[in-house]
Amino acid sequence: MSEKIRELISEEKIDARIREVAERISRDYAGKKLHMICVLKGGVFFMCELSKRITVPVSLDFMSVSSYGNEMNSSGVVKIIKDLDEPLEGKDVLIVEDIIDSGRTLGYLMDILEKRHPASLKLCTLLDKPERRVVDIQTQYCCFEIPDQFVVGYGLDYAQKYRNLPYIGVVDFED
Ligand SMILES: O=P(O)(O)OC[C@H]1O[C@H](OP(=O)(O)OP(=O)(O)O)[C@H](O)[C@@H]1O
Ligand SMILES: Nc1nc2[nH]cnc2c(=O)[nH]1
Repeated sequence: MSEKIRELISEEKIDARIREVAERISRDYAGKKLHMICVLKGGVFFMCELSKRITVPVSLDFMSVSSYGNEMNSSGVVKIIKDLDEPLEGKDVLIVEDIIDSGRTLGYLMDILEKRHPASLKLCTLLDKPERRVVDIQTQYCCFEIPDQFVVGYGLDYAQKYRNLPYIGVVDFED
């Protein structure tokens, strides 16, 4: 089976929307420092673009958790591949994700990060697929809601391919 990628959200639209969300975050955190946590690998493109446009002082940390492997459905088993380097106690923390689908990954992550006593813990996602939700997740900042389709690009992969596409595309499978 081979696959074709059909554009869903253009590079220009993503760029414009990230600027808007970064302005909102900068206003909301005015006078504070923001500790941004990128969920690898998918969140890394979004984290770079978003953080460059935030005007309050920012520190960055990275975490890798995996529930998908090379599959297109969440296994429900979330594994920590790489933990954070820094403690979260007393910090205003913003988790940066590429996509919320079932919500299992974020549900697990929010639970363990809350226990590290941040001053605040919020979530920013590039994409949200609300139709797929199994675990209830409160998202404070979302760039785009999308329908229930498997997407790639801007950090998102299919079997580790397509992460470097500058736009978001839907995968169409062909025989
Ligand atoms: O809401 P969920 O159904 O849990 O799905 C969302 C998660 O799936 C993807 O991660 P993946 O495990 O594919 O890792 P990757 O970012 O390294 O590709 C994505 O980056 C989210 O972390
Ligand atoms: N690449 C990719 N990873 C996901 N993880 C959860 N949903 C998706 C999706 O639509 N695409």
